[in-house]
Parts: sequence; C-alpha cells; structure tokens
Amino acid sequence: MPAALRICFLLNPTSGTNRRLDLPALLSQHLDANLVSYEVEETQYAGHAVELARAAAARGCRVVVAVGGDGTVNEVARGLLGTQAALGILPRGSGNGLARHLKVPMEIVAAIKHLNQPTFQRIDVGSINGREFFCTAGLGFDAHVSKCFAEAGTRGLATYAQVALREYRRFRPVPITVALADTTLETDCYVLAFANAAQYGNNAYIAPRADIQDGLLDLCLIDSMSVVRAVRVALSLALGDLPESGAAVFHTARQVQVEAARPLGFHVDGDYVGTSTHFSVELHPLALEVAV
Ligand SMILES: Nc1ncnc2c1ncn2[C@@H]1O[C@H](COP(=O)(O)OP(=O)(O)OP(=O)(O)O)[C@@H](O)[C@H]1O
Repeated sequence: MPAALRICFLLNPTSGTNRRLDLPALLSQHLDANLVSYEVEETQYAGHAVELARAAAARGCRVVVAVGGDGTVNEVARGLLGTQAALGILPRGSGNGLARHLKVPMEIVAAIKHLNQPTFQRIDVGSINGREFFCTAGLGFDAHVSKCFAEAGTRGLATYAQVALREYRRFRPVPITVALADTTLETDCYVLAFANAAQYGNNAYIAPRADIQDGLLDLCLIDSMSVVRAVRVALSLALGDLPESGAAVFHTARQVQVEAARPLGFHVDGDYVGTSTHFSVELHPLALEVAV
C-alpha cells in the first residue's frame, strides 16, 4: 500500500466571522486514515504561518493546509515557496479569493473530504515590491479600503461594504505612469489591480479572464469613479463582466513598473502593506504547487 499523504493543517484562530470550529474533531471524522496522516497547529500571531509552513515542509509534510482566509493562505504559501510541499486550503475567511478561484469547496466538510485525494498542480505567483501575492495585489482605492477594513474592528461582507461606501466619498485618484513591455500609460489611478486569480474574494471578479497558470498578470485600471461608474463597477464585479462594461481598461503583463505622483497605498491578497511612489510588479510562472 502506498504511504499515506502527510498533511499539516495550520489554523488561524482569528480568521473569518465564525470563530467556533472543532477542527481536530472534523479531521478525525472526515479524513481517511488509510490515505492521510496529519498534524494540526494554530498560529499565535500575524506572520507565524510563514514560519510554521516552512518548518512543516522541512520535516517532510507533503501538503500544508492554510485554514483561514486569503491572509493566512498568503502566509502559508510564502513559507512553501521553494520547498517540496504543496499548498492546500480549508476556506475560513471572509473572502476566500484563491480558494474560490481554485474551486475548493466552500463548505468545510466537503473541503476536508476532498483532501483525502487532492489533485496536484502548479500556479503562478505575483510579487509587488518583493512581497509575494497569490490572488490579487493592488494600488489605490482597494488598498485604501483594505486598510480601513483592518481598522474597522469587525469583519465580514457587511462591514466591508460599509467601509467601501464611506471611503468612496473621500478617496481621490493619484496620477501614475505605468510602464509595460510595449507601452507606457500616463493616467490617474483610482484602482490599479494586478490579478493572478480572477477575483478579490466573495465572487467579486476584478479580472474575470485571469488564468492562474498562463504566466501573465491581468491588470485592471480604473482611472476615475463617478457615481454612475461606481454602480457599473459594483454590478460588473458581481456579474463578472468588467472587461465588457467599459468602466475599466485591461492589460496583461509579466513585468510592470509604476511611478506615482504622490505616495499610494498598496495591498497584497487583501492585506494592506503601506505606501510607496514606486512599484515593481512581477509574475513568477508556476512557482507554487497547490493540492486542491
Ligand atoms: N493568531 C493570530 N493572531 C492574530 N492575527 C493572526 C493570527 N494568525 C494569523 N493572523 C493574521 O490574521 C490576518 C487575517 O487572516 P485571514 O486573511 O486568514 O482571515 P480573514 O481576513 O477573515 O479572511 P479574508 O482574507 O478571506 O477576508 C492574516 O493576515 C494573519 O496575518
């Protein structure tokens, strides 16, 4: 009989809106001991999952599963880059963008059962100013909202929508220069998103044509946001028809340089990082293995 698949589960106890989860009980109930051997660890602080994932890979775990949202997925995946271990996901965040893109079941029992015999494949990885992202990164309004959301105290889609609406009235675009391989754009930045996966999470499709294995980032640029355009963008995010809507301009690229006229906030996978006036964005083809 082949050796059981060795899996390490890394649980972020703070992720999502439903904090009660008896993970050990669910795993013993739904994982097949003939197929899988496993261990469970909890993160103690932000950033901890990077170290725990790297250590799990070093001691021979074949799959390291992020039990959390896109922030936890980002940390686990960063820890696994350059190792022999693959990333798994048990979605437990508020958005779960990468899990949704990779068609991981949103229901926890179904997602656990799926890990008895996962499919292994490789996906592209993006980086912005040296910080890796797996789903999306972005400049401008979406980064600003992720900063305000982190400060809001409560999580969930309702809080996110409230924060976005409030900040819409305050946020002003910043002039930027975007250098692509064959062209340079002089424009205003309300939002410039770099999409490896198609969605932000919650099935909000910022770049519905993004292919996570094509060696390219999909850029979505929105230069200004009138009320009419805001309504169009909100609808298109839900419908997945932003490219056809006329409300945004799309490009694909492997490498992008952005210069901003004044400091502009940026996020990776929905977590606010800080501000900069220079952004160096790259795509690293098939740099991460996933087990989904
Ligand atoms: N033990 C911990 N205590 C405090 N923060 C933690 C801990 N473990 C992880 N974190 C941080 O919590 C942040 C949020 O987690 P995560 O993104 O997984 O959940 P979420 O925000 O609810 O989901 P989503 O990103 O899908 O909206 C992560 O960026 C991570 O750094």
